[in-house]
Amino acid sequence: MNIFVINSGSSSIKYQLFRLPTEQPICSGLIERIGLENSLVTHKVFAGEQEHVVQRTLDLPDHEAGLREAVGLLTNREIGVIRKPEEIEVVGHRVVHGGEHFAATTVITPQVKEEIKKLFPLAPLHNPANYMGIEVAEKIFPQAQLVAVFDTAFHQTLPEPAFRYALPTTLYTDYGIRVYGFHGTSHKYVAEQAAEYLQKPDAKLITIHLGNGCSMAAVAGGRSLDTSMGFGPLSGLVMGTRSGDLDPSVIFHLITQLGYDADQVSTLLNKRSGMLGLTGLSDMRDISQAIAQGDERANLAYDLYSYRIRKYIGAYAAVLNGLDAIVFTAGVGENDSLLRHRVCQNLDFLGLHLDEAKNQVRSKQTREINTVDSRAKILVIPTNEELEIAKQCQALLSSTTAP
Ligand SMILES: Nc1ncnc2c1ncn2[C@@H]1O[C@H](COP(=O)(O)OP(=O)(O)O)[C@@H](O)[C@H]1O
Ligand SMILES: CC(=O)OP(=O)(O)O
Ligand SMILES: [Mg+2]
Repeated sequence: MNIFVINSGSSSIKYQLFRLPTEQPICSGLIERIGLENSLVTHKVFAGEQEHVVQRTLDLPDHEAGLREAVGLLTNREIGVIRKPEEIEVVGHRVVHGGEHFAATTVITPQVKEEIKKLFPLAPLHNPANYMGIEVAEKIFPQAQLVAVFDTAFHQTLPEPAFRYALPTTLYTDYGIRVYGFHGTSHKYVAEQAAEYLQKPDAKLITIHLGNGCSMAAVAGGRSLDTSMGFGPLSGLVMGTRSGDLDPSVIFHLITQLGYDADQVSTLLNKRSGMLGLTGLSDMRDISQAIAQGDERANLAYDLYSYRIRKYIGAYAAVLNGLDAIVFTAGVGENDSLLRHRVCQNLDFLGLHLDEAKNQVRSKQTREINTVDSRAKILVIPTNEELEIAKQCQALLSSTTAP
Protein backbone atom coordinates (compact mmCIF):
# COMPACT_ATOMS: atom_id res chain seq x y z
CA MET A 1 0.00 0.00 0.00
CA ASN A 2 1.49 3.35 -1.08
CA ILE A 3 0.68 5.92 1.63
CA PHE A 4 1.49 9.57 0.95
CA VAL A 5 1.50 11.65 4.13
CA ILE A 6 0.95 15.40 4.03
CA ASN A 7 1.75 17.67 6.98
CA SER A 8 0.44 20.93 5.63
CA GLY A 9 1.41 24.03 7.63
CA SER A 10 0.67 27.73 7.24
CA SER A 11 3.61 28.41 4.95
CA SER A 12 5.14 24.99 4.46
CA ILE A 13 4.29 21.45 3.46
CA LYS A 14 6.16 18.39 4.71
CA TYR A 15 5.50 15.07 2.99
CA GLN A 16 6.70 11.47 2.98
CA LEU A 17 5.79 8.47 0.87
CA PHE A 18 5.70 5.08 2.65
CA ARG A 19 5.24 1.50 1.58
CA LEU A 20 4.66 -0.09 4.97
CA PRO A 21 5.77 -2.23 6.76
CA THR A 22 9.09 -0.69 5.59
CA GLU A 23 9.49 2.31 7.90
CA GLN A 24 12.15 3.98 5.80
CA PRO A 25 10.20 6.31 3.51
CA ILE A 26 10.59 5.98 -0.25
CA CYS A 27 10.94 9.74 -0.44
CA SER A 28 10.33 12.79 1.69
CA GLY A 29 10.16 16.51 1.13
CA LEU A 30 9.86 19.94 2.61
CA ILE A 31 8.38 22.91 0.75
CA GLU A 32 9.04 26.20 2.52
CA ARG A 33 8.04 29.82 1.97
CA ILE A 34 4.82 29.00 0.07
CA GLY A 35 3.20 32.24 -1.11
CA LEU A 36 6.47 34.19 -0.88
CA GLU A 37 9.11 34.74 -3.54
CA ASN A 38 11.74 32.02 -3.79
CA SER A 39 9.85 29.09 -2.32
CA LEU A 40 12.32 26.34 -1.50
CA VAL A 41 11.67 22.68 -2.31
CA THR A 42 13.89 20.01 -0.78
CA HIS A 43 13.04 16.53 -2.04
CA LYS A 44 14.89 13.40 -0.88
CA VAL A 45 14.74 9.95 -2.46
CA PHE A 46 15.96 7.02 -0.36
CA ALA A 47 17.38 3.76 -1.66
CA GLY A 48 18.84 1.63 1.15
CA GLU A 49 21.58 3.70 2.79
CA GLN A 50 21.70 6.06 -0.20
CA GLU A 51 19.97 9.42 -0.17
CA HIS A 52 19.47 11.52 -3.32
CA VAL A 53 18.63 15.17 -2.60
CA VAL A 54 17.07 17.60 -5.08
CA GLN A 55 16.69 21.28 -4.17
CA ARG A 56 14.75 23.81 -6.20
CA THR A 57 14.01 27.48 -5.68
CA LEU A 58 10.90 28.71 -7.50
CA ASP A 59 7.81 30.82 -6.90
CA LEU A 60 4.96 28.74 -5.49
CA PRO A 61 1.95 31.03 -5.00
CA ASP A 62 -0.14 28.59 -2.98
CA HIS A 63 -0.43 25.10 -1.48
CA GLU A 64 -1.85 23.67 -4.68
CA ALA A 65 1.23 24.79 -6.60
CA GLY A 66 3.40 23.33 -3.81
CA LEU A 67 1.71 19.93 -3.85
CA ARG A 68 1.72 19.81 -7.66
CA GLU A 69 5.47 20.43 -7.54
CA ALA A 70 5.85 17.56 -5.05
CA VAL A 71 3.81 15.24 -7.27
CA GLY A 72 5.91 16.32 -10.25
CA LEU A 73 9.00 15.16 -8.35
CA LEU A 74 7.30 11.90 -7.28
CA THR A 75 6.57 11.07 -10.92
CA ASN A 76 9.69 12.68 -12.46
CA ARG A 77 11.15 10.60 -15.26
CA GLU A 78 14.66 10.55 -13.77
CA ILE A 79 14.20 10.61 -10.01
CA GLY A 80 10.52 9.63 -9.75
CA VAL A 81 9.43 6.82 -7.45
CA ILE A 82 5.99 6.25 -9.00
CA ARG A 83 4.80 6.54 -12.61
CA LYS A 84 1.50 8.31 -12.02
CA PRO A 85 -0.51 9.83 -9.14
CA GLU A 86 -3.00 6.90 -9.37
CA GLU A 87 -0.35 4.70 -7.72
CA ILE A 88 -0.94 6.55 -4.43
CA GLU A 89 -3.66 4.53 -2.70
CA VAL A 90 -3.94 6.45 0.56
CA VAL A 91 -3.23 10.06 1.48
CA GLY A 92 -2.76 10.65 5.23
CA HIS A 93 -3.32 14.22 6.43
CA ARG A 94 -2.14 15.77 9.66
CA VAL A 95 -5.09 17.78 10.99
CA VAL A 96 -4.22 19.81 14.06
CA HIS A 97 -7.61 20.40 15.72
CA GLY A 98 -10.13 17.57 15.91
CA GLY A 99 -12.31 19.29 18.54
CA GLU A 100 -15.04 17.29 20.21
CA HIS A 101 -15.91 15.29 17.13
CA PHE A 102 -12.77 13.34 16.44
CA ALA A 103 -11.24 11.13 19.09
CA ALA A 104 -9.43 8.95 16.56
CA THR A 105 -8.11 8.65 13.01
CA THR A 106 -10.93 9.11 10.49
CA VAL A 107 -11.61 8.55 6.79
CA ILE A 108 -12.26 11.99 5.24
CA THR A 109 -15.82 12.53 4.02
CA PRO A 110 -17.61 15.79 3.14
CA GLN A 111 -19.02 15.88 6.72
CA VAL A 112 -15.53 15.43 8.21
CA LYS A 113 -14.32 18.33 6.07
CA GLU A 114 -17.16 20.49 7.36
CA GLU A 115 -16.20 19.73 10.98
CA ILE A 116 -12.55 20.55 10.26
CA LYS A 117 -13.70 23.85 8.77
CA LYS A 118 -15.79 24.70 11.85
CA LEU A 119 -12.61 24.49 13.91
CA PHE A 120 -10.75 27.17 11.89
CA PRO A 121 -11.17 29.85 14.62
CA LEU A 122 -9.69 27.54 17.27
CA ALA A 123 -6.52 26.71 15.32
CA PRO A 124 -6.18 29.64 12.91
CA LEU A 125 -2.56 28.91 11.96
CA HIS A 126 -3.21 25.25 11.27
CA ASN A 127 -6.69 23.97 10.37
CA PRO A 128 -7.09 26.24 7.30
CA ALA A 129 -3.76 24.99 5.93
CA ASN A 130 -4.65 21.37 6.77
CA TYR A 131 -8.00 21.81 5.01
CA MET A 132 -6.32 23.31 1.98
CA GLY A 133 -4.03 20.25 1.84
CA ILE A 134 -7.11 17.99 1.78
CA GLU A 135 -8.80 19.96 -1.01
CA VAL A 136 -5.67 19.92 -3.13
CA ALA A 137 -5.12 16.19 -2.53
CA GLU A 138 -8.70 15.50 -3.65
CA LYS A 139 -7.87 17.12 -6.99
CA ILE A 140 -4.47 15.51 -7.48
CA PHE A 141 -5.32 12.03 -6.14
CA PRO A 142 -9.05 11.66 -6.96
CA GLN A 143 -8.92 7.87 -6.68
CA ALA A 144 -7.12 7.72 -3.30
CA GLN A 145 -8.62 7.13 0.14
CA LEU A 146 -8.07 10.27 2.24
CA VAL A 147 -7.54 9.90 5.99
CA ALA A 148 -7.21 12.53 8.75
CA VAL A 149 -4.97 11.99 11.78
CA PHE A 150 -5.64 14.55 14.50
CA ASP A 151 -3.09 16.16 16.83
CA THR A 152 -5.75 16.14 19.52
CA ALA A 153 -6.46 12.37 19.45
CA PHE A 154 -3.62 11.19 21.72
CA HIS A 155 -4.74 13.53 24.51
CA GLN A 156 -8.23 12.00 24.73
CA THR A 157 -6.95 10.06 27.77
CA LEU A 158 -6.52 13.22 29.87
CA PRO A 159 -8.35 12.84 33.19
CA GLU A 160 -11.15 15.32 33.80
CA PRO A 161 -9.28 17.54 36.31
CA ALA A 162 -6.62 17.99 33.63
CA PHE A 163 -8.96 18.69 30.72
CA ARG A 164 -11.57 20.91 32.41
CA TYR A 165 -11.31 24.66 32.92
CA ALA A 166 -12.78 26.26 36.06
CA LEU A 167 -15.60 27.85 34.06
CA PRO A 168 -19.37 27.40 34.35
CA THR A 169 -20.12 23.76 33.54
CA THR A 170 -22.39 24.55 30.60
CA LEU A 171 -19.48 26.06 28.69
CA TYR A 172 -18.02 22.57 28.68
CA THR A 173 -21.18 20.53 28.28
CA ASP A 174 -22.88 22.74 25.69
CA TYR A 175 -19.94 24.34 23.91
CA GLY A 176 -17.04 21.90 24.30
CA ILE A 177 -14.76 24.44 25.99
CA ARG A 178 -12.05 22.23 27.48
CA VAL A 179 -8.39 21.32 27.04
CA TYR A 180 -7.84 19.34 23.82
CA GLY A 181 -4.02 19.32 23.58
CA PHE A 182 -1.93 19.18 20.41
CA HIS A 183 1.19 17.63 18.83
CA GLY A 184 -0.38 14.34 19.99
CA THR A 185 1.02 12.35 17.07
CA SER A 186 4.53 13.47 18.01
CA HIS A 187 4.10 12.95 21.77
CA LYS A 188 2.70 9.47 21.11
CA TYR A 189 5.50 8.55 18.73
CA VAL A 190 8.39 9.67 20.97
CA ALA A 191 6.76 8.27 24.14
CA GLU A 192 6.54 4.84 22.44
CA GLN A 193 10.14 5.09 21.28
CA ALA A 194 11.24 6.07 24.81
CA ALA A 195 9.33 3.23 26.49
CA GLU A 196 10.92 0.80 24.05
CA TYR A 197 14.39 2.28 24.60
CA LEU A 198 13.94 2.05 28.39
CA GLN A 199 12.37 -1.43 28.05
CA LYS A 200 9.64 -0.15 30.35
CA PRO A 201 6.06 -0.12 28.99
CA ASP A 202 4.74 1.69 32.10
CA ALA A 203 7.44 4.40 31.95
CA LYS A 204 6.67 7.83 33.46
CA LEU A 205 7.77 10.32 30.84
CA ILE A 206 7.76 14.03 30.16
CA THR A 207 7.83 14.60 26.40
CA ILE A 208 8.99 18.04 25.26
CA HIS A 209 8.13 18.93 21.63
CA LEU A 210 9.96 22.11 20.59
CA GLY A 211 9.35 23.11 16.96
CA ASN A 212 7.70 26.31 15.76
CA GLY A 213 4.84 25.33 18.02
CA CYS A 214 5.96 23.95 21.40
CA SER A 215 4.21 21.73 23.90
CA MET A 216 4.87 19.22 26.67
CA ALA A 217 3.01 16.15 27.84
CA ALA A 218 3.04 14.00 30.97
CA VAL A 219 2.77 10.40 29.76
CA ALA A 220 2.47 7.25 31.90
CA GLY A 221 2.09 3.75 30.47
CA GLY A 222 1.61 5.26 27.01
CA ARG A 223 -1.32 7.46 28.11
CA SER A 224 -1.28 11.25 28.04
CA LEU A 225 -2.18 12.58 31.52
CA ASP A 226 -1.63 16.28 30.97
CA THR A 227 -0.40 18.63 28.27
CA SER A 228 0.53 22.28 28.03
CA MET A 229 -1.60 23.38 25.05
CA GLY A 230 -5.31 23.72 25.69
CA PHE A 231 -8.52 24.65 23.87
CA GLY A 232 -6.32 25.83 20.98
CA PRO A 233 -2.57 25.53 20.29
CA LEU A 234 -1.73 28.79 22.07
CA SER A 235 -1.23 28.10 25.78
CA GLY A 236 1.75 26.67 27.65
CA LEU A 237 5.30 27.12 26.44
CA VAL A 238 6.83 30.15 24.73
CA MET A 239 6.88 29.40 20.95
CA GLY A 240 8.30 30.84 17.73
CA THR A 241 5.49 33.39 17.30
CA ARG A 242 2.96 32.39 19.99
CA SER A 243 2.88 33.73 23.56
CA GLY A 244 2.09 30.55 25.48
CA ASP A 245 0.63 31.05 28.98
CA LEU A 246 -0.76 34.51 29.58
CA ASP A 247 -3.06 36.02 32.21
CA PRO A 248 -6.41 36.66 30.40
CA SER A 249 -6.44 40.11 32.08
CA VAL A 250 -3.89 41.17 29.47
CA ILE A 251 -6.48 40.51 26.75
CA PHE A 252 -9.12 42.67 28.50
CA HIS A 253 -6.55 45.41 28.90
CA LEU A 254 -5.61 45.23 25.21
CA ILE A 255 -9.27 45.53 24.23
CA THR A 256 -10.55 48.08 26.73
CA GLN A 257 -7.46 50.27 27.15
CA LEU A 258 -5.43 49.87 23.96
CA GLY A 259 -8.24 49.59 21.40
CA TYR A 260 -7.51 46.10 20.06
CA ASP A 261 -10.34 44.10 18.48
CA ALA A 262 -10.62 40.29 18.65
CA ASP A 263 -8.82 39.71 15.34
CA GLN A 264 -5.97 41.97 16.36
CA VAL A 265 -5.59 40.15 19.68
CA SER A 266 -5.56 36.82 17.85
CA THR A 267 -2.91 38.05 15.40
CA LEU A 268 -0.83 39.48 18.25
CA LEU A 269 -0.87 36.28 20.33
CA ASN A 270 -0.55 33.80 17.44
CA LYS A 271 1.74 35.56 14.99
CA ARG A 272 3.61 38.41 16.68
CA SER A 273 4.44 37.11 20.15
CA GLY A 274 6.71 34.38 21.51
CA MET A 275 10.36 34.56 20.44
CA LEU A 276 9.43 36.87 17.55
CA GLY A 277 7.80 39.38 19.88
CA LEU A 278 10.69 39.25 22.35
CA THR A 279 13.56 39.42 19.85
CA GLY A 280 12.28 40.23 16.35
CA LEU A 281 13.37 36.71 15.30
CA SER A 282 11.34 33.50 15.37
CA ASP A 283 13.80 30.92 14.05
CA MET A 284 15.84 29.43 16.88
CA ARG A 285 18.94 29.19 14.69
CA ASP A 286 18.89 32.98 14.21
CA ILE A 287 18.29 33.50 17.93
CA SER A 288 21.25 31.24 18.86
CA GLN A 289 23.41 33.26 16.49
CA ALA A 290 22.24 36.51 18.08
CA ILE A 291 23.09 35.13 21.55
CA ALA A 292 26.56 34.14 20.33
CA GLN A 293 27.02 37.75 19.19
CA GLY A 294 26.12 39.02 22.67
CA ASP A 295 22.52 40.13 21.97
CA GLU A 296 20.98 40.64 25.44
CA ARG A 297 17.36 40.59 24.23
CA ALA A 298 17.91 37.23 22.55
CA ASN A 299 19.58 35.92 25.70
CA LEU A 300 16.65 36.99 27.89
CA ALA A 301 14.12 35.46 25.45
CA TYR A 302 16.05 32.19 25.49
CA ASP A 303 15.98 32.24 29.32
CA LEU A 304 12.23 32.88 29.30
CA TYR A 305 11.74 30.00 26.85
CA SER A 306 13.78 27.54 28.93
CA TYR A 307 12.39 28.77 32.28
CA ARG A 308 8.84 27.97 31.12
CA ILE A 309 9.91 24.44 30.13
CA ARG A 310 11.56 23.90 33.54
CA LYS A 311 8.40 25.05 35.30
CA TYR A 312 6.33 22.48 33.40
CA ILE A 313 8.89 19.75 34.10
CA GLY A 314 8.37 20.39 37.83
CA ALA A 315 4.59 20.37 37.43
CA TYR A 316 4.52 17.18 35.37
CA ALA A 317 6.89 15.33 37.74
CA ALA A 318 4.20 16.03 40.38
CA VAL A 319 1.40 14.87 38.02
CA LEU A 320 3.31 11.64 37.35
CA ASN A 321 4.44 11.15 40.96
CA GLY A 322 7.86 10.11 39.67
CA LEU A 323 9.94 10.27 36.55
CA ASP A 324 11.78 7.79 34.36
CA ALA A 325 12.84 10.17 31.60
CA ILE A 326 12.38 13.50 29.93
CA VAL A 327 12.42 13.42 26.14
CA PHE A 328 13.49 16.31 23.88
CA THR A 329 12.10 16.28 20.33
CA ALA A 330 11.29 18.35 17.17
CA GLY A 331 13.47 20.97 15.43
CA VAL A 332 14.72 22.81 18.52
CA GLY A 333 14.61 19.89 20.97
CA GLU A 334 16.59 17.60 18.66
CA ASN A 335 19.20 20.13 17.57
CA ASP A 336 19.74 22.87 20.11
CA SER A 337 22.26 21.66 22.71
CA LEU A 338 22.50 25.04 24.49
CA LEU A 339 18.74 25.04 25.05
CA ARG A 340 18.85 21.50 26.49
CA HIS A 341 21.71 22.63 28.73
CA ARG A 342 19.72 25.59 30.06
CA VAL A 343 16.60 23.49 30.64
CA CYS A 344 18.49 20.80 32.57
CA GLN A 345 20.19 23.20 35.02
CA ASN A 346 19.38 22.53 38.70
CA LEU A 347 17.01 19.65 38.16
CA ASP A 348 19.08 17.36 40.41
CA PHE A 349 16.16 17.07 42.85
CA LEU A 350 14.37 15.08 40.10
CA GLY A 351 17.45 12.90 39.57
CA LEU A 352 18.25 14.57 36.22
CA HIS A 353 21.97 15.09 35.49
CA LEU A 354 23.03 16.20 32.02
CA ASP A 355 26.29 14.85 30.54
CA GLU A 356 27.64 17.96 28.82
CA ALA A 357 29.79 16.01 26.34
CA LYS A 358 26.96 13.68 25.29
CA ASN A 359 24.69 16.71 24.94
CA GLN A 360 26.99 18.07 22.22
CA VAL A 361 26.84 14.94 20.05
CA ARG A 362 24.81 15.49 16.86
CA SER A 363 22.87 12.49 15.61
CA LYS A 364 19.58 11.52 13.98
CA GLN A 365 19.21 8.52 16.34
CA THR A 366 17.57 8.12 19.74
CA ARG A 367 20.22 9.00 22.30
CA GLU A 368 20.78 9.31 26.04
CA ILE A 369 22.48 12.52 27.19
CA ASN A 370 22.43 12.05 30.98
CA THR A 371 25.39 11.07 33.16
CA VAL A 372 25.70 7.38 34.11
CA ASP A 373 24.63 8.12 37.70
CA SER A 374 21.56 10.16 36.69
CA ARG A 375 18.51 8.56 38.35
CA ALA A 376 16.17 9.62 35.52
CA LYS A 377 17.20 9.65 31.86
CA ILE A 378 17.44 12.60 29.52
CA LEU A 379 16.67 11.39 25.99
CA VAL A 380 16.77 13.04 22.57
CA ILE A 381 14.41 11.26 20.18
CA PRO A 382 13.80 12.49 16.62
CA THR A 383 10.08 12.71 16.07
CA ASN A 384 8.44 11.28 12.95
CA GLU A 385 4.86 12.48 12.76
CA GLU A 386 4.58 11.34 9.13
CA LEU A 387 5.52 7.71 9.91
CA GLU A 388 3.08 7.65 12.83
CA ILE A 389 0.35 9.05 10.54
CA ALA A 390 1.08 6.39 7.89
CA LYS A 391 0.85 3.64 10.51
CA GLN A 392 -2.44 4.98 11.82
CA CYS A 393 -3.86 5.17 8.28
CA GLN A 394 -2.88 1.58 7.65
CA ALA A 395 -4.30 0.40 10.99
CA LEU A 396 -7.62 2.15 10.31
CA LEU A 397 -7.97 0.90 6.74
CA SER A 398 -7.00 -2.67 7.51
CA SER A 399 -9.50 -2.77 10.40
CA THR A 400 -12.31 -1.41 8.22
CA THR A 401 -11.56 -3.76 5.31
CA ALA A 402 -11.06 -6.88 7.48
CA PRO A 403 -13.71 -9.57 6.88
N1 LIG B 1 20.31 23.11 14.33
C1 LIG B 1 19.33 23.77 14.92
N2 LIG B 1 19.55 24.47 16.06
C2 LIG B 1 18.56 25.16 16.64
N3 LIG B 1 17.30 25.17 16.21
C3 LIG B 1 17.03 24.48 15.11
C4 LIG B 1 18.00 23.73 14.39
N4 LIG B 1 17.41 23.15 13.33
C5 LIG B 1 16.11 23.52 13.35
N5 LIG B 1 15.88 24.31 14.42
C6 LIG B 1 14.64 24.99 14.79
O1 LIG B 1 13.53 24.15 14.77
C7 LIG B 1 12.35 24.94 14.56
C8 LIG B 1 11.46 24.23 13.57
O2 LIG B 1 11.19 22.96 14.06
P1 LIG B 1 10.16 21.96 13.37
O3 LIG B 1 9.99 20.80 14.29
O4 LIG B 1 10.58 21.69 11.98
O5 LIG B 1 8.88 22.89 13.43
P2 LIG B 1 7.50 22.86 12.66
O6 LIG B 1 7.15 21.41 12.41
O7 LIG B 1 6.57 23.50 13.65
O8 LIG B 1 7.68 23.64 11.41
C9 LIG B 1 12.83 26.30 14.07
O9 LIG B 1 12.71 27.26 15.10
C10 LIG B 1 14.30 26.05 13.78
O10 LIG B 1 15.08 27.17 14.02
C1 LIG C 1 -0.06 22.38 16.93
C2 LIG C 1 1.15 23.11 16.51
O1 LIG C 1 1.54 24.05 17.16
O2 LIG C 1 1.79 22.64 15.41
P1 LIG C 1 3.14 23.23 14.76
O3 LIG C 1 4.22 23.06 15.80
O4 LIG C 1 3.38 22.37 13.56
O5 LIG C 1 2.92 24.68 14.47
MG1 LIG D 1 5.86 20.31 13.53
